[in-house]
Amino acid sequence: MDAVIQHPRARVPIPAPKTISGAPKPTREQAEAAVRTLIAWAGDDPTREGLIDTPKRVVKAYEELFGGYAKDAAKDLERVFEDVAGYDDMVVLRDIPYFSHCEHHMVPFFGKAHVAYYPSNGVVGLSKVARVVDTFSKRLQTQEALTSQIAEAMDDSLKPRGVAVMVEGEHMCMSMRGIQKSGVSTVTTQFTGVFRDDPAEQVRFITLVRAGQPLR
Ligand SMILES: Nc1nc2c(ncn2[C@@H]2O[C@H](COP(=O)(O)OP(=O)(O)OP(=O)(O)O)[C@@H](O)[C@H]2O)c(=O)[nH]1
Ligand SMILES: [Zn+2]
Repeated sequence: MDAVIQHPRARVPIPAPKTISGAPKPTREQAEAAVRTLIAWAGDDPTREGLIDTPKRVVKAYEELFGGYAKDAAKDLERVFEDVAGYDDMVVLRDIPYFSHCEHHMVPFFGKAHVAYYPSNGVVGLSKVARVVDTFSKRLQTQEALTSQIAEAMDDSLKPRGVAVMVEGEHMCMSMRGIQKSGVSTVTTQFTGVFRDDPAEQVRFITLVRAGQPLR
């Protein structure tokens, strides 16, 4: 039987939080203890004054940085505006900033996402596309998975004629450590529908994404 937390004012028991695998989520105290262990592993003293509140802060920061696990992209895309005066051409949101963490080293990678779709049953609120980018980027990720998850969520919810996603990112695991090459930009793309079928649509998308930007 699943563990439940009975909030004193709740009418129904609140199910205990779970991780993505279905395993029980560690308690806040366990998470803070893990941070103390990592501080000691780094070589410092987790009991010294400057670090005493750090585990609390880190755990709180994790709630924000990894807030995407508590979100559902399908919910972000639920509301569709059908009355768009016959608009059926490409909608492009370019330069959506994102911050994510690589699943290999748990250090940041960040950059811009560009998302386009061809509406078929109406359009979605523009901010919702940026919310979808946030939902998936605030998880442990690879840039490839981030790119395809954004495309899949748009495709599943909106059933558009096609989706194009381009993600550009710099990975701190390559800049700060390891190979130590900073300024490397990784570009990933995922196309569905008309974008996948017609290379001219891919060119149009890339042209619109690059419009107004200096050639590099
Ligand atoms: N494909 C892909 N690779 C990534 C991403 N983020 C980090 N990596 C890479 O994941 C790889 C992990 O390689 P490993 O050999 O297992 O780990 P490592 O010894 O820390 O590797 P180095 O970074 O080369 O020191 C590295 O090459 C990283 O550059 C990503 O989003 N996509
Ligand atoms: Zn990494």
